[in-house]
Amino acid sequence: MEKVIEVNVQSEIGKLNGVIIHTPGEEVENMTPENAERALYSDIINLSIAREEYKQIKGVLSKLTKTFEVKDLLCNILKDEKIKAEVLNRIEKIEPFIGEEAPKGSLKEQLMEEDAENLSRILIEGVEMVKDNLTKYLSKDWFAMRPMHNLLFTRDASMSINNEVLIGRMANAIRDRESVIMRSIFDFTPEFKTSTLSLPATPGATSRIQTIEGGDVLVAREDILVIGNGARTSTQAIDLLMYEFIRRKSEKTQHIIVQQLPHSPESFIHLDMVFTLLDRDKCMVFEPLIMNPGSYQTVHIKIQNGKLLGIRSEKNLLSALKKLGMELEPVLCGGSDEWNQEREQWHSGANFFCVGPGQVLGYARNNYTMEAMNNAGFEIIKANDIIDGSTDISRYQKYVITIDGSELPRGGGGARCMTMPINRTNIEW
Ligand SMILES: NC(=O)NCCC[C@H](N)C(=O)O
Repeated sequence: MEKVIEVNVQSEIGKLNGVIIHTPGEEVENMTPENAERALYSDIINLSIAREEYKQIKGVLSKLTKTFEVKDLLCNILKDEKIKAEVLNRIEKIEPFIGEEAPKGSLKEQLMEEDAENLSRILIEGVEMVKDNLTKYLSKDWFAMRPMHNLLFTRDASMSINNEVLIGRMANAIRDRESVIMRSIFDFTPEFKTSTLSLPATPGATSRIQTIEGGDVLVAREDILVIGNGARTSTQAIDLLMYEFIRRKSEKTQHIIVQQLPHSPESFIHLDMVFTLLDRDKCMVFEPLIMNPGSYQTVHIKIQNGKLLGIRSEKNLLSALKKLGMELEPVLCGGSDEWNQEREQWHSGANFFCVGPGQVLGYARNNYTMEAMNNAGFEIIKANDIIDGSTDISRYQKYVITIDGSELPRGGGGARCMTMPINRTNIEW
């Protein structure tokens, strides 16, 4: 990397100037039917097909913006021996077993011997268990260090909010190493100008109470965060963020709009599975929940000058945003038929990622959603047509670039989940 890039994300829709991605590797196949659920996958996926599909995402993003692969970023920082030791110390805090005694030295000592290239691969793909003591011999586990099966969903373990990076506190231990690695990348990559923010852990609180993941955090505007509260992000973590804003005593008002989410089925894990922003005046919604939240509340929290100015319930997410001057026309995931809405939401139909205002990426398979997008004025363009040059994307203003998604959605996410933007041009509202 040559040029310094400043983390700056003040919206979900500003022109994208830099994004962190991860091309799926062996780690997505390193699972058995028995542990696929523990890996947070709804099925074992076929890597060679997933890779072909992912090529479309990477191919398109590489044409439109600067892309950074987690593995390269990690390898870069691990070249420094002191940083390597610090990263392994951080990992040991969450995976203490790497420091345990073993006949050929602890796993941590062995990892320390690896060069940066190998170590970055190993940390991602996992380390097979050597059966060198009785406990391991009798253990049913294949891996001493579990693979990071979900690393391709770079959205969740860290999140750019204005000029900072909030580090995810994951709801499932299987994803903890991802946040340690993302924090280390942002702390130690000299070319990334930012600071990382980790929510303070309340003494005595069990670690899985105060959790927050990037799929639940949307930067709607510089002063508005929209946060999902459900299976992955808890009210307690949102409170910690609120206290952080209070402590800062900023004169600028900070709004947090919280949308409660159902805890099941698993396709509702994050807010971005039911609500994403598409343009200055358009958003994608899973209608049954976003328009008619019923018992799932929408709550507006307002902070200014170090004070909580208000905390109150709103009719729904769109009316809360409208009151703050963001009037959004909803485009319906799955169209207007309830059956199609459910089917397409399940396959990440609402999960769009903006490369610019009115310019988004999403899965091709969700036909009714695509029809609704087209009716809302978005041109539907195949990723491969952009990659092979047969379509010149600069001729279009408003579009959806469609990615083939037969295997990738089985990992549990879509285009927004697989992208972690670090710089967007600010929007003139
Ligand atoms: N932002 C997202 O919705 N991310 C999808 C994460 C899927 C992953 N298998 C998980 O369950 O954490």
